[in-house]
Amino acid sequence: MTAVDDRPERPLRVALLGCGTVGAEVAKLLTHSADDLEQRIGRRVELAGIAVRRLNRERPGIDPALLTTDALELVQRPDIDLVVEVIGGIEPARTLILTALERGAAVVTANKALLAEDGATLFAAAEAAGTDLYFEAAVAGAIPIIRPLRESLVGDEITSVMGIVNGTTNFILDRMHTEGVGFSETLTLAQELGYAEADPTADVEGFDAAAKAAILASLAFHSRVRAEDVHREGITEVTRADVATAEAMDSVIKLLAICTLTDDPEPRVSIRVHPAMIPSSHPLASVGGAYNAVFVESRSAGRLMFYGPGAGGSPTASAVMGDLVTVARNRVRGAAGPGESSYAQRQVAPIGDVVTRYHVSLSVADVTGVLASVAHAFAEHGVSLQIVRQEGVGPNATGPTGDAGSARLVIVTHDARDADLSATVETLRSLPEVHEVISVMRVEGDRA
Ligand SMILES: NC(=O)c1ccc[n+]([C@@H]2O[C@H](COP(=O)([O-])OP(=O)(O)OC[C@H]3O[C@@H](n4cnc5c(N)ncnc54)[C@H](O)[C@@H]3O)[C@@H](O)[C@H]2O)c1
Ligand SMILES: N[C@@H](CCO)C(=O)O
Ligand code: NA
Repeated sequence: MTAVDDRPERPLRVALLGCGTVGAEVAKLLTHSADDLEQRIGRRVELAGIAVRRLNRERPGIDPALLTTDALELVQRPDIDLVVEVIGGIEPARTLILTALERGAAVVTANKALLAEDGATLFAAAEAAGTDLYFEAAVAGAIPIIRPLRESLVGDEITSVMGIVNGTTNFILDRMHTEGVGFSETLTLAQELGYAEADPTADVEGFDAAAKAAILASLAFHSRVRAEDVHREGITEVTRADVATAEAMDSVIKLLAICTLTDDPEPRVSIRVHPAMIPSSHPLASVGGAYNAVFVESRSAGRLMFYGPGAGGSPTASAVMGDLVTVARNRVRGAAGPGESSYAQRQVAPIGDVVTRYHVSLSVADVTGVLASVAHAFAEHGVSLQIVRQEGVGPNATGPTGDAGSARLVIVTHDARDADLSATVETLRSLPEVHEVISVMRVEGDRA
């Protein structure tokens, strides 16, 4: 065990857990910027150890003497003041962070999956030890969004937070629109560029965005929201045909995270992640590549927009370093930053209560009266129609029933409850004239 050096001016010692895409950048910045960091913090910060899974990997610019495969032993070292966790996942990250917090070290993490699953335990441990838990990198990469919600806007009343919070899926959808390329080759490229999670299912199935949405909603609404509270749909079922349909409507498809308060006397948190069509003229439509953008709406400030690189080693390391400097400054002053604020304890509303517009695309029999049957199905559930368009009558396109040519009907609804739209879709599926419900997609953003 290392002897404790408790001279008042000794450097603050940092343990880095994980040396992958983000960790390697953090190690580089800590080493290269040591002199500037010392000026900004008022104390030298020293990288004292790096926990890795394998010792024998090539790590240019990193002193091999710092490496260890025993992360637990590293966080237990009494000379470690600050811990940066960039391993990801639930375990061993949770145990390592808790161990560090319990012995009073400050922790900086980029781990949204863990925060959205068990943030309450981590915040309680930080609070009990009177130390810091910072996590700017966990949501929207380099974009400052945690600190604005946690500090700058904490005197205001936030009513909604919505935006693009996953770089990988935005990169994929953007390339599907602009270059017409397929899903899997673009995902491979996103992995090579360091945007994707270790298991990219987390990105493409919307788990990553759901975890971020839970963190944003918790901060915005002073309530404990977990990933499992988020209605989640990913982008794996978005097809080239959906992209083409969106373009025909002068729209694009984006994976959105939407956190709002309901209008009830006791407002509830409504929180969802799903692909949606938004008009090309909407500011979110021009968010390209792995960029993210988050809109925050609050009573006094009005509308704010946060935009920037949402993924990748270097941008994410920028957010980690910002937190590291902050917790180091706090430590020098003998202070700690804000903890969890969940006093409002708002309930989470079910997805069925969400009100928005829908784009529904159907393959129907090309026969007289089909339009009336379809319109009746919508009316029966109280869903009113804004646009109905018939596309591509195919005399040779025989539907699954085999008895008629198919036509494609494209419908856009007015505002409707999600539960009513789902019931409508069930009815549509049962109609003999409807060969197939090709796609159902929410339409967002035309009120921005
Ligand atoms: N890459 C990004 O763009 C990005 C952006 C924001 C947040 N994050 C988050 O940052 C964290 C790290 O992401 P990443 O992209 O650097 O992942 P990564 O897979 O590139 O790096 C993680 C590293 O941790 C190592 N590791 C795993 N288990 C370990 C253990 N027990 N002890 C020591 N090392 C261990 C792995 O070998 C790997 O090198 C994740 O929580 C991720 O969600 C990533
Ligand atoms: N995999 C994540 C990393 C940033 O959190 C993304 O693509 O947005
Ligand atoms: Na951020």
